[in-house]
Amino acid sequence: MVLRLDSSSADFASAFEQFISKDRDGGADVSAVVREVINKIRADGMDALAELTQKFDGFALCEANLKITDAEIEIAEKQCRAEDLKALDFAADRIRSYHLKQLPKDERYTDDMGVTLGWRWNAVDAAGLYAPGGRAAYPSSVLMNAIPAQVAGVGRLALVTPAPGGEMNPLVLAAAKRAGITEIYRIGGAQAIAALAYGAGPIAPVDVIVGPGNAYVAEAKRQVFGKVGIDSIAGPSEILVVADGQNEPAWIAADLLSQAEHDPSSQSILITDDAQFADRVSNAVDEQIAESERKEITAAAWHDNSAIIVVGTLDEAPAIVDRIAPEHLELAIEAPEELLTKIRHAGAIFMGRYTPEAVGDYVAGPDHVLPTVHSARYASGLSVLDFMKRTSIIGCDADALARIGPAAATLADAEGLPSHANSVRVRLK
Ligand SMILES: NC(=O)c1ccc[n+]([C@@H]2O[C@H](COP(=O)([O-])OP(=O)(O)OC[C@H]3O[C@@H](n4cnc5c(N)ncnc54)[C@H](O)[C@@H]3O)[C@@H](O)[C@H]2O)c1
Ligand SMILES: N[C@H](CO)Cc1c[nH]c[nH+]1
Ligand SMILES: [Zn+2]
Repeated sequence: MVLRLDSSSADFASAFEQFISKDRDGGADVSAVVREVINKIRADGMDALAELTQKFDGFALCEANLKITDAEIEIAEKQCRAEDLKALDFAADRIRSYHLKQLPKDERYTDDMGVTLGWRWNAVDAAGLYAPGGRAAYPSSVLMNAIPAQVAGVGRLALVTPAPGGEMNPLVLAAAKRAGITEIYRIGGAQAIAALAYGAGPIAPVDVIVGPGNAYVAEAKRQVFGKVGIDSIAGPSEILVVADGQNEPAWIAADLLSQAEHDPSSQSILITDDAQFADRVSNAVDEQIAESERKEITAAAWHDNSAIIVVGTLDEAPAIVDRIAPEHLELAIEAPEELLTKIRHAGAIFMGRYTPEAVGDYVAGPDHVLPTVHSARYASGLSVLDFMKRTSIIGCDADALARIGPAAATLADAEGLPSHANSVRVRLK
């Protein structure tokens, strides 16, 4: 049975808080496991990478097979179906067009004191890209990671993706080739994140690490932050669907399961104002789980981490949505624009009955690497800006310094920092 909450019940507020603050990792001490993995990589580099890859991905890794060769990429591309490659190209074009619009502009102006001011945007030198590969392979995530990096102008792109049993998914390699990535390593999990952050064997450290992954990958990014930049905590997938009773229950059930099927730690939530519709969706979900090829994963995510919330009217939805700040939000209602204006926190919002979240995963254009576990309250989806940083530019001539310098010297005196004051005053006439 999935958890059912009714906003009219007396204990709704506490039951809701308990639900949203529940740990979705099934009791595993993810943080401690990840800390140990990172320490191992820092201490033993390539040897630790080989040991952990044997343990978690089940094959013998060594320096000779760590990096994918050009020949492997050529062979992989030939193994892909033509229709898959065509869909990949279609997706890549749309993702590129969208991200090109995000490129920021430099600024330079002279203010009324004669000081030249502005800023300049630069790409980072090297980015590490994580494409998940444990329970499924994600060619789409290769595109979603690499295209904004390319648009930003990053010089070096290093892709890591796990290869269970040593086998690389051919479409992942085809996607990497299309995205212009030449450095690809068959490693995954926290050990891959640590190798990108600190270096290991032939892998040189990068400046930023981006990309989605399971709880171990997300926690590893959190722990290496500071040594490198990261995009956001993009962990196990989530969906929240706000739906009225006019929807087809089987459609909404499929939407809920589209994210549940990623990971047992995934989360799907339905908010509806129609209790009978909630029953119909619940039954449809059970039927679809029974037929799913990923039954174990979807059943665990649905029964352990998900919920149906029945509200009196959909006017109650925005406050609930904002508290959850879901990775994905579907507004499956007749007039979604109106509800949209009342909602502030979500990674991506899908408007109306004909915009299933899955189009955003592949071909809509916006990035599918999105913040999870309430972090959409302060973070955004991956964008070109995650690969760039802004440098301020300040220029004075003698006259401009004469106008703004005295106040700087005064403040330096007030802070008890005489060399600061002196470096200004020696230049004043
Ligand atoms: N938020 C987003 O933007 C977004 C986008 C796409 C995918 N995802 C998520 O990415 C994830 C993909 O997960 P996945 O597992 O298929 O692949 P993954 O590549 O994220 O994780 C596989 C790796 O996890 C490590 N691992 C597994 N069990 C472990 C354990 N007990 N201890 C230590 N390490 C362990 C292993 O090193 C393995 O290589 C899903 O949770 C999916 O929902 C999120
Ligand atoms: N829904 C995932 C983000 O949470 C992205 C994805 C890739 N492939 C399928 N789905
Ligand atoms: Zn998905």
